[in-house]
Amino acid sequence: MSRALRLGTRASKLALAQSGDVAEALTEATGRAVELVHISTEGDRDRTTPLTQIGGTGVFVSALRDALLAGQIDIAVHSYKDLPTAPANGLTIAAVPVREDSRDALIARDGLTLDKLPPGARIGTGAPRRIAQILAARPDVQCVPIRGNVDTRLGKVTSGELDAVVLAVAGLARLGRADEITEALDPDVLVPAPAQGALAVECRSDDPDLVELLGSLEDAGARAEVIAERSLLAALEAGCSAPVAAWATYSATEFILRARVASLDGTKVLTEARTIAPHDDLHTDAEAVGRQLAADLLAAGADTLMGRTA
Ligand SMILES: NCc1[nH]cc(CCC(=O)O)c1CC(=O)O
Repeated sequence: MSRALRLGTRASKLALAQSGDVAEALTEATGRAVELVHISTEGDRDRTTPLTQIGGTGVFVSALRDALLAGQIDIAVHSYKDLPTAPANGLTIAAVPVREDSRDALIARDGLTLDKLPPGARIGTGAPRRIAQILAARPDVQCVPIRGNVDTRLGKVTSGELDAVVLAVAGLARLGRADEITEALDPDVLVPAPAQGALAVECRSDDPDLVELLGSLEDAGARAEVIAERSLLAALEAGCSAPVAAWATYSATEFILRARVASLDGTKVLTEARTIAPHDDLHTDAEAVGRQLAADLLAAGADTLMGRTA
């Protein structure tokens, strides 16, 4: 009998839910026992400072990666959209499991939708990508910065402090709270964040047996979508500081990548798309189409849309 694999996780409800899902799927696929090990991160300890001021989403990631490299844990499960685009030395993303819904969700009072919210409505979100696109669709509403876990955020709608909040459908679904969504936002209106809804299952690169074992959770289509979206993000990070949205869809006949760059106030919006025919070298093609679409956006003036993360 081999020992249990140690899967490191943040202690937040969402992290526990997705780590638990992966642990269960892994045991089902391989017969190996998996134990969850709680790791605390800077983003969990400091719950009041806006994320954009404490190093962005990377704060949730580095503690798990340090624990992997130190050999304290064998596996880490990340929300893929929280990973920096630069690869981590010594670590491998051994699997991208089947992707959850990648859309953003509106959770509004009285069952309201984005179109039906009254002028001046207060919508909780601090993400520049969401702010820019909400203001592009509804220049007459107000976006209010918000932090805290999903319960805290939803609670601000229930209490009447806010008219609505925006959260990823995926997170709510993983928490079993998708029934509180009043509108799953059309991805043409609110183009999702690169890799939203996808998980990254990571381990040390010098553990080839584990890399192979984790490969049993891989979904090739989800991997291709994430490669394309993040290749675009990486190419744009060099050229522009505006909010970036990207959404790829893989099917047997068509691979489409759409992307949007907008000014934070939503007055300037650039949207581009490319379609390719999927074939054997899908992951290489996905990489390339991401870079090409980034070049399209830059040629259309993406670098002049300056974002500010106030
Ligand atoms: N920004 C934080 C974050 N990172 C991952 C998710 C859940 C959605 C996902 O797994 O992509 C969330 C919450 C949200 O955006 O609503």
